[in-house]
Amino acid sequence: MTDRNAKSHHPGKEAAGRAAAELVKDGNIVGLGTGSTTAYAIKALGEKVKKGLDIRAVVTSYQSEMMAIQAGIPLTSLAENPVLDIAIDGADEVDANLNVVKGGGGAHFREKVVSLSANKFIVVVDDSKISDTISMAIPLEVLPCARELVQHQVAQMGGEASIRPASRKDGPVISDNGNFIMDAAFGEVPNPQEFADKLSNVVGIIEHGIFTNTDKVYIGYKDGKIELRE
Ligand SMILES: O=C(CO)[C@H](O)[C@H](O)COP(=O)(O)O
Repeated sequence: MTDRNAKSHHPGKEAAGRAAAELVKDGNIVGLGTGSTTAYAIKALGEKVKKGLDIRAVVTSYQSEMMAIQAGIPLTSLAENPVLDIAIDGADEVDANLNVVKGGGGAHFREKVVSLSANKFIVVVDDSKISDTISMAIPLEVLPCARELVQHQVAQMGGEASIRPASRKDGPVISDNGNFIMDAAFGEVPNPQEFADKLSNVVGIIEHGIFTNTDKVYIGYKDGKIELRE
């Protein structure tokens, strides 16, 4: 898992974020994901808006809302614009078939809503996120009163779900939607689509972090080079 408090400049993340921003065209409605890599895309889009690019954005979290406002990107909502031209977002793990795991920042519920509302879903990562097979613990947004039931059902699936502890407060991480974030360790997940369907059937999970709808992935390397997978 990334050090989410790291503030230092990351050339790979910047290269990936900026490459994705280049895909955005005049007039587009854009979904803005959450996290440190997407932040570079938001910054790049803000620079383009200042030079005359006409876009509006739908955010996925308080973090991306604050960043978009600071960058001068006009905001809209899915209520006003239910179909987005493009969504750009980071990820915590990317497998060989472009299935991704998201939710390291606990924003995967709204991120999934936004990505599925977009005609194109573009993922931006640095090379540390690449693996052959998904194996990290899967982030879950869970209704607080269902936490024990979710733990029980995850155990029946062969996994172990734990409440994500907050780092600067006592108790659990609470999502922007007021729910608990849990992480469920299952080991390797060789068939992400099948597994995603099973997790969607667990009562009490509002949304899990497996995304199987990625169109392109920009991978940024420390030397600033990028690789495109699609
Ligand atoms: O899914 C996410 C938030 O819920 C993030 O996009 C993911 O955690 C990647 O973050 P970063 O770009 O900071 O590594």
